[in-house]
Amino acid sequence: MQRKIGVIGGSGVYQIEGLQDAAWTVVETPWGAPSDEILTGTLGGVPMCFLPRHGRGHVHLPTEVPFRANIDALKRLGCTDLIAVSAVGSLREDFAPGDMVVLDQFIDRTCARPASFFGEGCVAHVSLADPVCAALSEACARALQPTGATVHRGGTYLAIEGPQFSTRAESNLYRSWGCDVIGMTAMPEARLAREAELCYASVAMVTDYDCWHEGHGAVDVAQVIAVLTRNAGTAKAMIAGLPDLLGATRAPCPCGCDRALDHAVMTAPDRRDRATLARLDAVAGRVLG
Ligand SMILES: CSC[C@H]1O[C@H](OP(=O)(O)O)[C@H](O)[C@@H]1O
Ligand SMILES: Nc1ncnc2[nH]cnc12
Repeated sequence: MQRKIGVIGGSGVYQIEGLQDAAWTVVETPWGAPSDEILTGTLGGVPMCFLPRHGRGHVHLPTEVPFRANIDALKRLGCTDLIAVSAVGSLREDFAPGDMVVLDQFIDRTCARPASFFGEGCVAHVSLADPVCAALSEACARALQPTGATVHRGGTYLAIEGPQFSTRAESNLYRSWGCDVIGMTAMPEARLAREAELCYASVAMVTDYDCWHEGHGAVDVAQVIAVLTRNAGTAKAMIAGLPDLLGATRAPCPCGCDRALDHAVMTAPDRRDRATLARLDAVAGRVLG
């Protein structure tokens, strides 16, 4: 099967360079417009799509990011693998600003975002026990090696609604839960990627120590931007390394990401809502027909 890599850029990552035949493309979805046009092209012989999560110029709050439209649009364009890049605060001493974390777990404290493609006459329950694709995450970790950044393989991301940063009491609470980093966007993105049967990896750059660390001031945007600017090349170098590591074709996902809906749909075929089925054409057409 042909591979197409989708990249979702986070804070500080609003475009990628080096795509052949690059073109910003408007994509419509049943869930509305994605965060922005999508940059399509080819990198190292592999088709690639890039979408800036907050839009070019950073115009969407985390709460306002149209997560369903973003995932639908990337799937609709034929993406098979999604790499999401994010800026995060560190909740532990040994994850320092500039470090990269290849995430493997999430705790979701968001509360104001549609978190599923399903509902309204078509019920499905996918597994999120292992919310990222282990094979794609491994490729990201390997693609980061030549950058020289410190790379942590595995980490738990606490997703807050924002847009305000956390209180000190919250920050300490999340530390006591064993969370490693904090951000505002990995959820419901990871949930929706799983429902759409996409391999999803989430790579975070540590930009600050949130507000728990006595030796560091409370996080502010200036601090986040300064770290992102200093390390702007790291995420871009990782993306540039992925085509060689992944290749232009792919076999069925060893983790089963591409078959996540095989046993997930509960609603009897004759009870499924037609309009809902039409909306689900791109993300779940494989199982809904
Ligand atoms: C600019 S600091 C807060 C902002 O940065 C992170 O964005 P992203 O995850 O898209 O890189 C965080 O989640 C907030 O949206
Ligand atoms: N400390 C923090 N909290 C939430 N989101 C962030 N993004 C970057 N740093 C963050």
